[in-house]
Amino acid sequence: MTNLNPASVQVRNLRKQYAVHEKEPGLLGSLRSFVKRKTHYVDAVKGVTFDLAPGEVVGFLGPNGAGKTTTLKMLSGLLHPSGGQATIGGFEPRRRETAFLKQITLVMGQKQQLIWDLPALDSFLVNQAIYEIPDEQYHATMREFTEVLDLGGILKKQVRKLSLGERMKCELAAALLHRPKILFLDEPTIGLDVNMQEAVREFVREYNRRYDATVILTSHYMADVTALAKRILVIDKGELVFDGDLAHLAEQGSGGKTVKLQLRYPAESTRLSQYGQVVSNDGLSVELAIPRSEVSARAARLLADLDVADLTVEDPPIEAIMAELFGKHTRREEVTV
Ligand SMILES: Nc1ncnc2c1ncn2[C@@H]1O[C@H](COP(=O)(O)OP(=O)(O)OP(=O)(O)O)[C@@H](O)[C@H]1O
Repeated sequence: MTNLNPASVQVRNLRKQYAVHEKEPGLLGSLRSFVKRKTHYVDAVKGVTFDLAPGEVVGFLGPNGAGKTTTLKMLSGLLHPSGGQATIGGFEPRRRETAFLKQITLVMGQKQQLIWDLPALDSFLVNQAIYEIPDEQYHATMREFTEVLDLGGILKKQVRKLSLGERMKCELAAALLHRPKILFLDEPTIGLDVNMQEAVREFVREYNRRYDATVILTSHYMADVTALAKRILVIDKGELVFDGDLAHLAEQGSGGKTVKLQLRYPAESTRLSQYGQVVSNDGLSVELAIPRSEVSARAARLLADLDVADLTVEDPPIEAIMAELFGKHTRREEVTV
């Protein structure tokens, strides 16, 4: 069934296979490839299915080459799927209809859309014309973005003279000027310093809140994901291997929990090892890895046996859980013909 809510996303068994033409290096290699062309196929996305509700913010995670960018390009209509279907607010992305383009945006941290030799303001005006944004809405949105992103001093500077962080803020403003209802954000904070990453996160959070926009975010910075998304999709070798709450993702790891102790008196690691695997012991600060099912019993023993000033129980870092999750799956299939 087609969902006509402009911010809804339905993805059914979406697939993408790339054909890669091989060429030996050098002139001889080029000549050979004219006579006998070797092609192999890469199954980049192998049947991905999910639904997003309007206003949902989802972290789309996976290791390098997992198929994240390919999926986002198919959802925004830049790539035609090899199979399956995506429906975005009732539209089929591959048709790239104007009404569809007006309700989505794709931001790629590695690519730029601003005109390099002109001030960002000029690119904004170009976008105003392309997206047919009424003057009143344009000025209201510009006022809002200038304030939230602190663009005041940089809008009239040539883009080539902006810092990476300043440019990224302008990229985001340009990409959202038409107030899209669905945001595909591919590594929007890549290469930015910690303060700038936080500024981008805050902007996305505020935009989502204000316009009830649906957001799919890929990032190698887990802080982006944990700050913005409650729900996580994990893709590995083209397949969706997890779809659920961030909290449940933590339970996927078999490694258990991290127990952090603040002791009043130092304890030897050999003594501490009876309670769990000693991850670190800097004298008074200790970190232990304890199997999930044993945590309460061992924490009680630790409190009874040692002079503990503070004890906290945490899930292991999300990076560790993902590394474990990715290790479980087989390698990408490549077919050579
Ligand atoms: N144009 C292309 N032609 C052939 N193969 C491609 C093409 N684009 C991507 N691939 C391959 O498809 C697979 C998925 O790539 P994709 O860029 O979607 O992954 P990703 O999850 O976004 O990775 P990363 O985190 O490194 O950006 C990879 O094996 C990649 O080498």
